Amino acid sequence: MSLLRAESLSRRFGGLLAVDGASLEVPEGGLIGLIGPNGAGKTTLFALVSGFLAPSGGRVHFLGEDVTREPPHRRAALGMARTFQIVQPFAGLSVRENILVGAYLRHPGREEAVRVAEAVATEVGLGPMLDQQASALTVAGRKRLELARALATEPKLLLLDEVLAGLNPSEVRDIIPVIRAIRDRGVSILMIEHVMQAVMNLCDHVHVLASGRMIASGPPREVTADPRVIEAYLGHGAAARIAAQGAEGGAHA
Ligand SMILES: Nc1ncnc2c1ncn2[C@@H]1O[C@H](COP(=O)(O)OP(=O)(O)OP(=O)(O)O)[C@@H](O)[C@H]1O
Repeated sequence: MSLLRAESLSRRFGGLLAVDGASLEVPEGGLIGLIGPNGAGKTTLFALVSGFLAPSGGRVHFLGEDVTREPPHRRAALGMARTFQIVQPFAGLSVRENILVGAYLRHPGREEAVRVAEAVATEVGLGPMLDQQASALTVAGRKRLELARALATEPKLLLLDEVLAGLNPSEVRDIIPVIRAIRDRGVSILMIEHVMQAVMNLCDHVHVLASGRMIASGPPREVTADPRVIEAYLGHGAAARIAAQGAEGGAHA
């Protein structure tokens, strides 16, 4: 069964159609990528799915329920959590207290909420930093904290908005198994990602958005070889140029 089904979503900002009839599905247990060039509409699509923006058209179904008009907190209560591209922890609070904010959604009692927050911190590798001020974390630490705050709400679906942006290659390598393990324990994931190494390594299926429209969808290796996708990233004629260079290279070999 599809956990999430977004149908023909659109969002207009004045004269700009930022998302234009985009559809996607996340099956239960899926780890699905959403890629596309800068300004393609990926973050806007996430905001439509999670309820932070109202669509100009289209519908969102979650767990078989039409949630198109539901506010973000209702979607969170149903089991949808998102991270933000620009990470903004409560800087004056400790790592534990930041994660607790998420844990209180399902555990109003402090003792149980602390237990959940600490388990989540361990899962994302922040166990030793629980007493630190969030403001003292490195960029990689803040990214993990963002992940932990969303996980503490015990979601069925996790929406990750560029959780790897700003990390160096070794930090990316370290966090990939953490994301895979979250999926392996039953949390379905939809991730916006520019780091192709992560997309290729993690995702079962990838959707490609360009100028607000879904232009391709399929397994990562197929999608990244699709001429429409190459053109969307590198410009008109790029797919033909790359193919010609490949043939030339082959002739010289
Ligand atoms: N609140 C807004 N008001 C007006 N225009 C907006 C607003 N939010 C986004 N846009 C525009 O909508 C388009 C899509 O933006 P969006 O941030 O969704 O793209 P993106 O694919 O997430 O880009 P990136 O990969 O650079 O984060 C852009 O042209 C952007 O300038």
